[in-house]
Amino acid sequence: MRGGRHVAAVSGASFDLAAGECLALVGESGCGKSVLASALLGLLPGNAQTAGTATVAGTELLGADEHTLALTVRGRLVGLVPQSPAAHLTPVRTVGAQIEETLRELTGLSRKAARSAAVAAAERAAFPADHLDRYPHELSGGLAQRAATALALIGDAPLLLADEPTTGLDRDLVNRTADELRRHTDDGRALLMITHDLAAAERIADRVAVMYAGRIVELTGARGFFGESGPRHPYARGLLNALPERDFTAVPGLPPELSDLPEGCAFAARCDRAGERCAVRPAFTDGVACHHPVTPAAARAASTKDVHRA
Ligand SMILES: Nc1ncnc2c1ncn2[C@@H]1O[C@H](COP(=O)(O)OP(=O)(O)OP(=O)(O)O)[C@@H](O)[C@H]1O
Ligand code: NI
Repeated sequence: MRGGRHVAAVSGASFDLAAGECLALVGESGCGKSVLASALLGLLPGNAQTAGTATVAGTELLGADEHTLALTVRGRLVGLVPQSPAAHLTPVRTVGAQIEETLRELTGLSRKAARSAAVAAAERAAFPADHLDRYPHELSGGLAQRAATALALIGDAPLLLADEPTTGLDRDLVNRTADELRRHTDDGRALLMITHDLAAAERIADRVAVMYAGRIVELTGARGFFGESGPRHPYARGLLNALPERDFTAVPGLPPELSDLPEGCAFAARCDRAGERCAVRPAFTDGVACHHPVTPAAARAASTKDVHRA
């Protein structure tokens, strides 16, 4: 940034995704989820610096040249449902034309075959066939979302990144879209779903990664995360408790500035379990980055207490 300032948008993210698996990436606005997705597709701004490694099916993505990214990565190895679909669709071409072009490019269909295949491709994302001749600005937010999802599903990429794929959709469409994305993992493809919608994550995810201030602070099985014992990181527990159907109490305070991160645990200032040790940044071990994670037994006890209180 100007003045030599650095924004540590993503500073510690290590995970793997198995064939056929769905991982949900959750965390507060601004914690680095979309930057992580952009990094995997080589879509970061020119002044961004990346380090580390990220491979999909043997291809290194970080630092791959533009030629590789364009011809083998984007849409083919890694698909993307972008966070702001209206901004990613080409404004001067109809949705149908964009779907047909994508079909021709990624599946090699002829122009004529692509025309009829476009209806089926749209249908996969519940995009109405009679809207295919519309331009992006003629679509509602939810329709643009569905158009972007239809485009992202076409390549059947081994890894699909879906960045907030259910924003602006009503609950039944959320479920339908989430289920269609989940079907992408049939035949051994993987899905990384970035979402604020924990109900959608619970519906389709096998594992959940929780991000805070640019770091993954917990990575755990979805059943445990949403189940009786719940997550172990205090922030992850706070995220869940903020849900209306749970405590409906937000985590107090705000996340730190990513250009001015504290040396120790970035969550300490907001954490009711914080102590002296938290002045040192906790390493990510055993699925959690915290000096005093909630133990499963204590978590279960707390959850029965909550039931009694309710
Ligand atoms: N081009 C950029 N230049 C400077 N800072 C950026 C840039 N893009 C993102 N950031 C910063 O990186 C951080 C992470 O942004 P990111 O978009 O990944 O958040 P997010 O977790 O996806 O949030 P949301 O849930 O709101 O989409 C933010 O603090 C943001 O301000
Ligand atoms: Ni985002």
